[in-house]
Amino acid sequence: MLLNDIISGKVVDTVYIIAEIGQNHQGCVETAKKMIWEAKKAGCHCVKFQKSDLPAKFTRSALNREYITDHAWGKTYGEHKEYLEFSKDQYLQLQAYCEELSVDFTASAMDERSLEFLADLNVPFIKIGSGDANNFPLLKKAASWDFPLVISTGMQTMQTVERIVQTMRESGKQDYALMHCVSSYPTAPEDCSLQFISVFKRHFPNVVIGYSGHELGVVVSQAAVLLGARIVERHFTLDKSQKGSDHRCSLEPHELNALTVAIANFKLSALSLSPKEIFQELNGGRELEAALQDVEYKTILPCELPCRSKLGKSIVAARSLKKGNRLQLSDMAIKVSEPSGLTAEAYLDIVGKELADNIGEDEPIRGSNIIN
Ligand SMILES: CC(=O)N[C@H](C=O)[C@@H](O)[C@H](O)[C@H](O)COP(=O)(O)O
Ligand SMILES: C=C(OP(=O)(O)O)C(=O)O
Repeated sequence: MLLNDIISGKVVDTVYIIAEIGQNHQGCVETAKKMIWEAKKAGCHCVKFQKSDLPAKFTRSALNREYITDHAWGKTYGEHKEYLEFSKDQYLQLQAYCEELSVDFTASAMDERSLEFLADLNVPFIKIGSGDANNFPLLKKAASWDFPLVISTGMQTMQTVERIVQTMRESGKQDYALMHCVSSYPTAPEDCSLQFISVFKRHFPNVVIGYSGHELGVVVSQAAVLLGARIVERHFTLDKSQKGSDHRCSLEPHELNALTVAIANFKLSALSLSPKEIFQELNGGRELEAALQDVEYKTILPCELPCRSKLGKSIVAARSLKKGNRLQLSDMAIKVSEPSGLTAEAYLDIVGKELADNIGEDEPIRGSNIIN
């Protein structure tokens, strides 16, 4: 498979292109099939979905919260997500269809149960989305298996990205890639911070770097490739004006085709171009200038805060916990919580700490609940 050859460094002059169908299928398998066909026709190597086991990914209160937006498919966030989730039988149908068309088929694993689900389907690789890039128990479990991993890094600091790399190293995992990503929909050119691709390449010379983009149009993704991205993922839609949070920043078939053709025409090597050379190669413009501007230390950007507060993971109680208990790993789960609790990556840091309060099952564990 091309992705394996790219991740292993055997192929350096080709880009693996993922059409992120995500939840743009509107909950309809026939639409998903049409999208798969269009993505293949547009020149993509892979179509990707998003797999969640709702009670494993979200707390009850996160699922029960009202979801009031034109993009909602249900009254609560749980009903909305349920509407967009495919069953195992539907996944098998889509997988078989991809096999017929010779296009890779996979999904992001948005919780441990979904990771098991995808492993069972024997997908060619597993994507860990930005919402789980600081979910170290999930990353460790994913790294313990043979599937290649593609890990996004939106809503994370450089310190967290370093910890991801360290986790992979400690797990002996070599077949993985890191995706530069900014989790804002759509991402404004000045927030695209493309030079983090070069920063990642310098800091992690043994890791293949990709780009998961949420900006409008295709030129910024082309620049990402010239900077050295060898995996490109873009949301895909049949029609940007449809209902759903992601359609607007997705590419329609003609745009996706324009992107795959442009990338195929680049003469790529292991070497990347400088921002100045890329600006010239792609005929400049304000958008490129903004996307290619210098970057500093990677932090969580202000534009990512809405996504982080909606889909970032917190530490929650895996069962009902009593005041005075000392926290053990088995007391904790990592979920999207409403309200939020301590950030997922503090998971190991609070083992052994004493609880100042009783905490009900599925409720967030906050800093104030812990005696230091
Ligand atoms: C961080 C993350 O998971 N982001 C995903 C990938 O980019 C998105 O597709 C979200 O699932 C989507 O934007 C959620 O929209 P809503 O909340 O309307 O279902
Ligand atoms: C959230 C996802 O991707 P990203 O973080 O790359 O946008 C995903 O693939 O489900």
